[in-house]
Amino acid sequence: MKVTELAKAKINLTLDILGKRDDGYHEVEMIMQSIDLTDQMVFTLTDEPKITIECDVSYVPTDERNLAYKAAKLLQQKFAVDKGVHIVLNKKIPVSAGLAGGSSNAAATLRGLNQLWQLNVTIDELAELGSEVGSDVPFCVYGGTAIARGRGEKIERITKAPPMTILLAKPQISVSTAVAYQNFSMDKILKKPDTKAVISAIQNQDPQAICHHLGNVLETATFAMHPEVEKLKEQMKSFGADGVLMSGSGPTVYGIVLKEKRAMRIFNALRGFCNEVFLVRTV
Ligand SMILES: C[C@](O)(CO)[C@H](O)COP(=O)(O)OP(=O)(O)OC[C@H]1O[C@@H](n2ccc(N)nc2=O)[C@H](O)[C@@H]1O
Ligand SMILES: Nc1ncnc2c1ncn2[C@@H]1O[C@H](COP(=O)(O)OP(=O)(O)OP(=O)(O)O)[C@@H](O)[C@H]1O
Repeated sequence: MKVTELAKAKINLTLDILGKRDDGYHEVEMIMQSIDLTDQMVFTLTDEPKITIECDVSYVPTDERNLAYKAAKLLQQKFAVDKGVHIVLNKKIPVSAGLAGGSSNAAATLRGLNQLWQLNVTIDELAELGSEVGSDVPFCVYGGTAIARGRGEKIERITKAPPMTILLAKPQISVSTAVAYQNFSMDKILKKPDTKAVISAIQNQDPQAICHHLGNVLETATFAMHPEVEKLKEQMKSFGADGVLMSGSGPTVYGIVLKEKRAMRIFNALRGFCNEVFLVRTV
């Protein structure tokens, strides 16, 4: 028996940090949005209770360090499952990019194994379990448009954002999420995102207003470590993207482009100096 799931990447329309918590994490408020950049995952049932992963990208770990493995192990233990799974992971989402690639693989594993192992767990329960794997996993279980609070695991689903064309550019560097949060400092915030204004813009299905109010307080921390990310943001703006922001802890920078025709031109301009460029849409 086989089950196939698509794991969608996310971008942060806003990322605000409200304070540091006693558990070492940061209290956040973020508007998250799924995009149609997806990894494909095929889950095959095995009689042996082993979890095995094969992946077409050599530098993604296929052992217990893989977030999909962690999610599978968690379900197997929690529900005393005596079967196993072989997971084939076809990666399209760039790794360590700020696009929640690993988290969305973990979320797709929870959804896929719920079917494969016939667990009948609700989507809310899957999201709650996902928070044990990582802060971005609960959002990825649901997908769509949502506000994430707490350390990112408390999800409030909201009206879907209007369809938007988005360019993603990932420089050839990786950013550790933990290091970006460590380097964040409240008094270095340049511009707080206006979360409420973005929520209203989503409710009003107004892409222009969404572009106007985007904001991510982790930009300062990542830009200080990697000035090329800030430069990329400036370039994307100068090429004519309507709203430009770093996603998550970076280094991917995205640009919302309101006129479809202009998107292709900016895509080609970015390809001139950045080899990981994607043209995607909100889902
Ligand atoms: C940057 C974002 O991707 C934005 O969506 C998320 O906040 C990060 O989510 P994630 O990658 O699932 O993060 P986790 O795997 O839970 O945490 C990685 C590390 O980031 C830091 N971390 C993460 C989330 C949070 N609210 N505060 C933190 O300080 C912690 O040092 C943690 O050890
Ligand atoms: N299934 C997976 N896919 C990609 N990377 C994974 C996976 N499982 C574990 N990893 C490891 O996780 C680390 C972060 O990769 P990932 O692509 O999830 O980062 P990210 O997009 O920045 O995540 P986030 O936006 O949630 O912070 C990498 O070091 C990678 O080796």
